[in-house]
Amino acid sequence: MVLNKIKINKLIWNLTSEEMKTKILDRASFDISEQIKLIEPVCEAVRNEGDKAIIEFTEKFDRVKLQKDQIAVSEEEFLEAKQLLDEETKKVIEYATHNIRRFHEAQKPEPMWMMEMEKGVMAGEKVTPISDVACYVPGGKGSFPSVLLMLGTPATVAGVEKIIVITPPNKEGKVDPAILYAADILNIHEVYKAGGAQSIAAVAFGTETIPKCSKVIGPGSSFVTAAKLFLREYIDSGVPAGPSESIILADEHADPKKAALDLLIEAEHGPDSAALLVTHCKDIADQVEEQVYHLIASLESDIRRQFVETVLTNYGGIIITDNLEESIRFANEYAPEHIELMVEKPFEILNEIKNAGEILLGDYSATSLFNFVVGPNHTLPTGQYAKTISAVSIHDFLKRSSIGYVTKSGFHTIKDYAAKFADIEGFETHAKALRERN
Ligand SMILES: NC(=O)c1ccc[n+]([C@@H]2O[C@H](COP(=O)([O-])OP(=O)(O)OC[C@H]3O[C@@H](n4cnc5c(N)ncnc54)[C@H](O)[C@@H]3O)[C@@H](O)[C@H]2O)c1
Ligand SMILES: N[C@H](CO)Cc1c[nH]c[nH+]1
Ligand SMILES: [Zn+2]
Repeated sequence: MVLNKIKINKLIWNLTSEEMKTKILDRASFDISEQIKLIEPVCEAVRNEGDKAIIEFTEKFDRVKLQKDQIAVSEEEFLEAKQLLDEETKKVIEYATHNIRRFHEAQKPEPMWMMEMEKGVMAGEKVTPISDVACYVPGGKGSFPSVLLMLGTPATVAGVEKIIVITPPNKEGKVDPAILYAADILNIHEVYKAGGAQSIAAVAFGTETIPKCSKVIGPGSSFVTAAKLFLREYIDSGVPAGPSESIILADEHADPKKAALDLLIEAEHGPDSAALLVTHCKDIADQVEEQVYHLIASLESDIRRQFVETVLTNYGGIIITDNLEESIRFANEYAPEHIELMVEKPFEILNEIKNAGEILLGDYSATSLFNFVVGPNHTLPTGQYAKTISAVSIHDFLKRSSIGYVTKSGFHTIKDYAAKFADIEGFETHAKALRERN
């Protein structure tokens, strides 16, 4: 085994320059104005030319020429996918779906509730699914059937009537059979071969083949993120889920090999990801660093090795703090997508972690388990959005309407309060509608 020549970032946080601190904290949530410039003409062309533009940009960016009647996945392609897939793959997809469904079913709210505010004055909420949603399944740097399970399952459990999938085709002009198998078991049969900005524009405006949708949800590259931002007036774009990122927060009890392994998980997604070991224990930092070099050298895939090396020398690496409290402060300021607590008593610090898409406790709760099969949703907010936004859930596919019912006697109990409020705000007719009603 030949050890690599790279030197991963290793920063004593209190001695780190402000410029470097900003780079680490901002990671790839950098200014995407360059990508906006690139995708603007793509979106405009899709708006004006529909399928013709989808075909043109799929050829340009995905290097495959589709005919118009190949944009939608056919029933034959679904059947072919089922035949191509081996039994073990099918079983794993089914196992994951089962757990993901159970988890999201547990999130189901009451369909309606009401309370009595005064005698004869009722107020409550009614929950209704969004009528139609497009799930974006990325496809540039890998295939993501798991993403479809994480989007399609909560959409199905929520009761969304029309669920479609958009995903870039592979070099053969096909959709990965595993994605089609996942779609099939979710009973989703509208899958379109379109990715990147062109697919977001397609569901924002509609084309001859791809239907216009009310919402698009799913993770993606900077082109996808830029298109969602650019088209925000036309389509709701859900949880901002960009390049994957994680923090492994360790104390002196962490196992360096496990910490190093888990540090590499999200680092292998792409060069714009971020993966950080955060520890106050210098000894652990040194041991994990050593392990990381060995693990990198042992990676079989050149492209994944390049991604990991780029990540750990760019937005990722090792952060050394003064103590556990500072590590926790750092994590909360960073607001990672995933955080693993590799400390002696993880449950004791759980409540101190305020900002994270997903919090995993102890040495065995590897992020990969939760990426695929445990049940919680892996499509999570990145780039500090975990400060205010949660993981994709069934709530992303539901909306609430307030409801109210007031009887005649209930009306007379509270009308004077409301009429006075209307006077305070100077709304004459608001007041009249109350005072002139008997
Ligand atoms: N946050 C999460 O929950 C989560 C989950 C899974 C994946 N991810 C992230 O999603 C991202 C997936 O990215 P990806 O690249 O694999 O797939 P992608 O499908 O998002 O992007 C690839 C598409 O971008 C378009 N494209 C490529 N080059 C282009 C160019 N020069 N100009 C315009 N468009 C271009 C192409 O159409 C291509 O199909 C990764 O960063 C991964 O880390 C995040
Ligand atoms: N790590 C991603 C979420 O951040 C999920 C994923 C899917 N496949 C591999 N990883
Ligand atoms: Zn992952």
